[in-house]
Amino acid sequence: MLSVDKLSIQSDDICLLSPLSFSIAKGEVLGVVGASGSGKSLLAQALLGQVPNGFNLSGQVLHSCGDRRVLAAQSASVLDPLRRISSQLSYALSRVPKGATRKKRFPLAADITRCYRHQLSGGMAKRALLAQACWQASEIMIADEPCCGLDTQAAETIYQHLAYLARSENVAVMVISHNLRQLLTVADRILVLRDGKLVEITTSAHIHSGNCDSYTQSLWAALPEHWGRTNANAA
Ligand SMILES: Nc1ncnc2c1ncn2[C@@H]1O[C@H](COP(=O)(O)OP(=O)(O)OP(=O)(O)O)[C@@H](O)[C@H]1O
Repeated sequence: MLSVDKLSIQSDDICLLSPLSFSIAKGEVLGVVGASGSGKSLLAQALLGQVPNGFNLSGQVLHSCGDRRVLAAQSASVLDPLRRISSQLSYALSRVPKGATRKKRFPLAADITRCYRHQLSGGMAKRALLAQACWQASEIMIADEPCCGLDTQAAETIYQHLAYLARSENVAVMVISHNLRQLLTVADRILVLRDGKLVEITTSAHIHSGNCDSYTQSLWAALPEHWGRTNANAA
């Protein structure tokens, strides 16, 4: 569905993303993990053809779905401050053939839809952005930190939505997150970035068995639920 060949991004003489190649199949969820500033959002922008002006992009992003690539944005700043969420989402929905079914499948609470952007909490904005993207996604969906700032239950629902899009609707899904544990609940494979470089593309089984790059292991060990164990081991 989507194939990336030796994609790299430079700004002036700084290499922000070193050449990397991978693909995402229909029905697959690819997780992307890496520390802050490792290039995850730039990668998403490149896949959507939205790299900021002034950046040099080389390599190829191949896909066959025109503008049917959808981004669940990281920031609520993409929402129109002058229109209620319901009005913005109705417009998004009107452009989707299976709109009514999608809306039922990925419902959004009325306490969110009746708000303007400035009235939303961070978590409410995230849910609005994700719902909009789920309603629209037909072939490729990219979710940039969809669960950042959400409580565990809301995050779980969002990951269930993403899994449904892939498994039942055959959408190719890429999910970016800092949280490796959450990614492992849904991703078929995990792409690990470090300082703009591809570390590896691995799987949940390899990470759980420790059969992965030492950097990936360090991301796993850094999860809050492992903090106690690390300290206990050190003691
Ligand atoms: N518009 C921009 N202009 C200049 N540099 C940028 C721009 N956007 C990103 N960068 C740089 O590119 C690098 C990667 O940024 P990117 O936003 O992709 O990181 P990230 O992994 O998504 O981080 P985070 O997890 O904090 O969102 C960083 O060094 C960042 O400073």
